[in-house]
Amino acid sequence: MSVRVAVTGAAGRMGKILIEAVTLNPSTELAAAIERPESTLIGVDAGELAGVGHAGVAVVGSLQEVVDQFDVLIDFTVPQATLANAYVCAASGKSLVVGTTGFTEDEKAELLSVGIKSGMCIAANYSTGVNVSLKLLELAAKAMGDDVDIEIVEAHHRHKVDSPSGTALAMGEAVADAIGRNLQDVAVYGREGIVGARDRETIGFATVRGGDVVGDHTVMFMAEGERLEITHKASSRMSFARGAVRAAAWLVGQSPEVYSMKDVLGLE
Ligand SMILES: NC(=O)C1=CN([C@@H]2O[C@H](COP(=O)(O)OP(=O)(O)OC[C@H]3O[C@@H](n4cnc5c(N)ncnc54)[C@H](OP(=O)(O)O)[C@@H]3O)[C@@H](O)[C@H]2O)C=CC1
Ligand SMILES: O=C(O)C1=N[C@H](C(=O)O)C[C@H](O)C1
Repeated sequence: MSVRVAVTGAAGRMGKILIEAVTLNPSTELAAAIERPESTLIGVDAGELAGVGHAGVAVVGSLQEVVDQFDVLIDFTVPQATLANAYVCAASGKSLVVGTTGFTEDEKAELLSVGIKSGMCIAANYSTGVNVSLKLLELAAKAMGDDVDIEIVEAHHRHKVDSPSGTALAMGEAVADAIGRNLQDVAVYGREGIVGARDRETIGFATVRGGDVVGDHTVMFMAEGERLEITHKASSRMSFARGAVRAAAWLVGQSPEVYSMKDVLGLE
């Protein structure tokens, strides 16, 4: 039996490609597509909106309206919308795949405490490559951590609103955890002026925004005489969407816990 998936932010960059990915995955079917209530797209066929042909699912303006029609919600929107949708899923026992980034620490804590009664998967990046790279980063950090300066550089399209990217922060956390540092204490978000020589303990972040870059991330481990760089480049949003749909299908039947994409891929 196929897993019934709902997609919020249906008209967004990720929303449209998520609709396509749900229709392409043999284990899932598109059950609902949600946009803001005031959207001019309410009533439009979600498959036609996504450019994949008629799906027989009209875009609606409220998640509550379709709550009986799906098993798992995939949400790639903005933090406030994701939180509101998480409460609806918690109240109705639905599973949730969260792709949204840019949560404050308080919002993150709230998301983890909504009392979801079904599984919830949270990941800043659903591509297989990034999740494999998180494991590689742990290995590199453990082997090189105290002897290297660690810097993270990310580039994204000009429309991205949060910085640094959720993936860059997840990479920073993977590296910091592996070498016993607390990212909040050691992160340096950009440098300007006479900032002094670098402190080895710090983990630096640099952000590039422009054009249509889908998502590039490089973590540099820089020592005297050598430099290791671990880079991931996404060339299509389908890499994220395919992973999120895989997570949605995987969540059904799991116990009501919070999972990551590493759990879905068996990398934990
Ligand atoms: N985890 C991962 O693998 C990935 C995560 N992302 C993250 O996904 C999120 C979305 O990215 P992207 O698709 O590029 O962004 P878009 O701006 O293209 O899409 C966001 C969608 O959310 C809707 N939305 C915004 N605000 C609200 C609100 N208050 N209530 C309801 N709906 C709202 C938008 O509607 P409207 O246009 O009407 O505002 C739009 O449909 C970002 O946080 C991004 O970082 C992106 C790619 C991969
Ligand atoms: O906004 C995006 O586009 C992306 N956001 C995610 C992030 O913040 O890490 C994932 C991906 O890099 C694309």
